[in-house]
Amino acid sequence: MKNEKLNNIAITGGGTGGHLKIAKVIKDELNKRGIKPIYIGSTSGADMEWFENDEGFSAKYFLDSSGVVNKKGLSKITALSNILKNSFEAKKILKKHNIKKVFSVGGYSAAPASFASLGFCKLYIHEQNAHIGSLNKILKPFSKRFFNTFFYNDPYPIEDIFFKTARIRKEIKTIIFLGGSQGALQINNLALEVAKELNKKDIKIIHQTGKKDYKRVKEFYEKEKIDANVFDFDKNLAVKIASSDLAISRAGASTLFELTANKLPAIFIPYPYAAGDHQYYNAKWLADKNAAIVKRNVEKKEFFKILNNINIEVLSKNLDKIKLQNGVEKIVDEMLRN
Ligand SMILES: CC(=O)N[C@H]1[C@@H](OP(=O)(O)OP(=O)(O)OC[C@H]2O[C@@H](n3ccc(=O)[nH]c3=O)[C@H](O)[C@@H]2O)O[C@H](CO)[C@@H](O)[C@@H]1O
Repeated sequence: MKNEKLNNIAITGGGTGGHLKIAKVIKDELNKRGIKPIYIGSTSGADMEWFENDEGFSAKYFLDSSGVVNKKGLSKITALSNILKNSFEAKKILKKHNIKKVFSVGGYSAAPASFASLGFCKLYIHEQNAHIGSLNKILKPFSKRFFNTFFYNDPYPIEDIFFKTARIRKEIKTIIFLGGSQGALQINNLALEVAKELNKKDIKIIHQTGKKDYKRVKEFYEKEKIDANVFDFDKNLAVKIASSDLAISRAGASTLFELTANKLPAIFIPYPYAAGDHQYYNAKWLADKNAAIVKRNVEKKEFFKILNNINIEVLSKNLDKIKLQNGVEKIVDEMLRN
């Protein structure tokens, strides 16, 4: 790496795949430019799983931060004092590495380093969703730049592979079921309800189950002798997305923009308990452009009704009209410039 010494950027935040994916693509882009940022995340959630062994960061710190939003009374006070303690810790880390810029991808694991950046260095925030999270709401006025695609038409950081393998879909030969980084019981159940009939129609099934439900789903397909490509989580999901013609998916922002970049039409079934119902509003943004279908709940009968009437070519072409290219480069350019 050319500028190994240029380590004065910290990326912070995580918890779930949606946040971590942003941290990953921003880090990859910085690495391409010879910059090795540091990472400050949490011991909870999936931060360690994603980054503990990632050599693209010059140093990695996992603090014992936890969420505050759904807590009440004493546990809220404990959580707040924990943020305070971790913010002091994060401040020491920022000082040690002479950090000039903190890039936050949100989530509770971003809180300590984001607070520590205030009055110390510049803070950049990427809010993924069509509803501003509580931490981001507090920090937005203090940030140098607040990126959001839904409200400000900012670029969304998406890996190149989704663009490179994009194609207009015309015929449904393969359906992919996607539950977001953790899997979704509702989507798993729908897949199992419709699998036999899809099989009869010669439609191939790709199914991401999430860790918790993998065994049950896998056993179902085996018992029913349905040849489905079942997995809990796959780091090379892009290949599977590219080979599909329709997605049945949760509406987490990273998944939604990856499908858009790939021009893969989707029926979105948003996670109903997401803060501010943001998954619904994420999906509605596409549905309003006639580029996706969004449903609160879908049962077998309605599923096949949609399948019989859906025009995936129109949806795919409308996805093609949404210009998302070079989002990562644009965000990193802006962060490095200002
Ligand atoms: C339940 C919940 O609160 N979910 C939130 C979480 O979703 P979640 O963590 O599910 O995030 P997204 O759907 O945005 O992204 C999931 C990411 O994981 C990747 N992936 C997924 C499965 C797999 O097998 N392999 C793989 O690599 C996808 O390509 C994608 O990049 O963060 C998102 C971004 O803030 C929010 O919009 C979601 O509302």
